[in-house]
This record gives sequence, structure tokens and C-alpha cells, in this order.
Amino acid sequence: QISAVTEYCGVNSKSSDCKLEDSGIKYLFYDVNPPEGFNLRRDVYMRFAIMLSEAHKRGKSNWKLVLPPWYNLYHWKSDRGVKKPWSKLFELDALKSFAPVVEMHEVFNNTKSKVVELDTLYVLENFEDAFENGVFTEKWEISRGTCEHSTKFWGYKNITVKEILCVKFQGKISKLWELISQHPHDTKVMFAHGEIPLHDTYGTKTYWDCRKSMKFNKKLVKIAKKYISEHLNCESKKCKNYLSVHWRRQDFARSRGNEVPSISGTVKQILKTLKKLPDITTVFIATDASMSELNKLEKELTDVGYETHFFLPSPTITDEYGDGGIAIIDQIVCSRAAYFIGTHESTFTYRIQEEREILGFKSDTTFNRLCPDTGLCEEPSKWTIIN
Ligand SMILES: C[C@@H]1O[C@H](OP(=O)(O)OP(=O)(O)OC[C@H]2O[C@@H](n3cnc4c(=O)[nH]c(N)nc43)[C@H](O)[C@@H]2O)[C@@H](O)[C@H](O)[C@@H]1O
Repeated sequence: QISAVTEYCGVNSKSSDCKLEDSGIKYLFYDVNPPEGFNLRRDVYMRFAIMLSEAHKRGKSNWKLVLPPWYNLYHWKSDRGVKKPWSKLFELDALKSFAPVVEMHEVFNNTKSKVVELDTLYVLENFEDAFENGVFTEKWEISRGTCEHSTKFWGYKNITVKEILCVKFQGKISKLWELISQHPHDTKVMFAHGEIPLHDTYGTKTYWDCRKSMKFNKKLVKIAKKYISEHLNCESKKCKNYLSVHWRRQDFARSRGNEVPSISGTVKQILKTLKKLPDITTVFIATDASMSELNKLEKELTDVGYETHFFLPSPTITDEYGDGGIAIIDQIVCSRAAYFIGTHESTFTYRIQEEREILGFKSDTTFNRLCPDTGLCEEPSKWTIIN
């Protein structure tokens, strides 16, 4: 009986008659340390998506990964209190083509009572000393005592939890299956601090297959294309006529003074690059800078004859897609430029570089960074694509 229902309500089933209680499906929920931003969260998603996709290949086909809604991100001011599903920002079908994922609201729809009761919430923590006796070993340990965690669950009142376990963890993400197997009857487990486990396969073909499946919502791509066509005069995915810069400011400018340049220092470096690119007279700036900083930068560039653009969303776009959507539009415009300069150690920049690798740009047009005004400037790492 159970197996018949399981088959009918299989992992790829779209039937609305499939109810979680009798379907045999198991759900893996995860969350990320609250202050972490959008683009680190995208990387954490990939770790879990690869974990589930690989497990599927090895027969664990009843597990689904629940996509945590985008909710109250520290840097996103425009959509406080709003739970944004992944489909607002990404193409869900593309994500599903790589890994068995479901949106949170789908889980509620599949639950008769509309209450989700997690069997176990594992709150992951780092070991105090990752290199005990000088070596890094993969390990986990259930800690006695308490650990810091939230049971706010993205603002949902109808998520409860039966058992909370604090776990010191270090190692690759697939090691989480060892924890899960301790409670074989669990059907809903959650990991808090999903950023702690490491990638199983960083930079491999599997990594890039997963990365390629993170296609942006088509409507956001359309908005970016229209902007590129109207303001930057290019109709292609690989434009030849503009340079793009990801100019990370805010907390980077405040607390990483040794790593990021001043405004004039930024202009100097952009101009130095443009000298090497005589056919380019247009610059696109993606940034989280204040309007006054941006106006200063723009003025210095236009004063010496460069057309300078940045994306200013209409209120309709902001209402519909929020800061996340605007970040994606900026990333698309940067990724299609003839030449890109990013900000050192910004995950926002890393995701643009990956997008450019997928589009097939030469790596010397992609892995470039803004240097501090003085002192050393380490070369950026080149994470090139494996097809
Ligand atoms: C220091 C660390 O930096 C990490 O940031 P980092 O890797 O740059 O990358 P993100 O986490 O994506 O950046 C944080 C947020 O800043 C906004 N932002 C940054 N640059 C741009 C831009 O060019 N255009 C637009 N539209 N928005 C931008 C955007 O809302 C993004 O979600 C943080 O995630 C960590 O929490 C921590 O603060």
C-alpha cells in the first residue's frame, strides 16, 4: 500500500492529491546564519542541492530539498517582512532539472494540517579549533548543553519542532547524512547554519552543472536585456562595447579600508583599464554605494569623456522583485560586459565571474579586481568553468 502511494506521489510528482503524510517523501530544510548576504546564500544552496542530487543518484530518491524563502535579509531594506519564494528570482524548473527542490509553500500545500512539524532541528556550530593537533579532520559531535538558534522559521507560525540537537561539525556536506541516519524514521529534518558544511565538489563539473541550473527568473533577464539594449547599445549576450565594475561599498568601505579603494582611487583604476581598451567609451557601475558616492564617481568619469551608467529601478520593479531582483539585474548587466572589474572577496563579484565563465568570456576579461589605494594587491583567484 505504502509503496503504491510512494510511487504515485514520487519525487517528481506534480499531483495536488499527493499529501505529505502518506507519500513517503522526506524533506530537508536548511537555513543560513542571519547576517549572511544573498550571494553566499546562493553558494550554500548549491552545497545542499549537490548533496541531494548526488544522493538521488545513489537511490535516496525520496528526499526533497526545501528552498528557504528569502526573508528579512540584512542588506535588503525594500522588502522587510515579505517572504519571497525562489521563483521570484530564479527559474524553478531549471533548479528542479538539477536537484529535487520544492518551495516552502509547496510543502505547506502538501500537508493536510498546514502545520509542518520538524522531527529534528540540527543546529550546526563550528569546533573551537578547526585544526586540532595541526590537522583538519572531518568530524561531528553532538554537544551537550545549549546552542544559539532561532525558532522563528522565516516568520512562519505554523512550523514546529520535536527535537533540537546542537552539533559541532566540520567537513563536507555529504557527512550530514551520517547525522540524518541516526534518526532513520525522521521525515522532516532541518539544518540551521547551513553555511558551516563545505562543498563536496567545489569547482568540479558537478559544481558547474548545478551553477548553470541557477538560471535567473526570465522576467529579470528581460528587464536587464532591455536596459542593455536601450542604455548600453548592445543586443548580444557578450557585448563588445562597455566595461562593467562591481563597486562594493557600504560595510566593505567601512570595515575593509585596506582592501577597497577610495572614490578617486576607483576612478584612477577604471581609467587605467580603459586606456588598454581603446574601443570602449562606456562604463556600467553596479554598486551598493550611496547616491552621493555614486554621483562623485560618475562625475569624475564623465569629466574625462566616458559615458557612465548605473541601473535605477522603477518603483514597480522594486515592488515586484525587491533588492534581490535589482541585485540580479546588476549582475546580469555586469556579466555581459566586454570587460569586468570586481571587488576583492565579494561573493556578489564571484557570482558575476561565474556567470561570465558560463557565457564563455576569456578569463582575463573577468578575473580583475579593484585594488586598495596603497599597499599590496593580491591577484584574484581564477575559478574557471569545467564543462
Ligand atoms: C562582509 C560580508 O559581505 C558580504 O557581501 P558580498 O559578499 O559582497 O555579497 P552579497 O552578500 O550579495 O552583498 C550583500 C548585498 O548588498 C547589495 N549589493 C552589493 N553590491 C551590489 C550591487 O552592485 N548592486 C546591487 N543592486 N546591490 C548590491 C545586495 O543587496 C546584496 O544582496 C555579505 O554577504 C556578508 O554578510 C558580509 O557583510
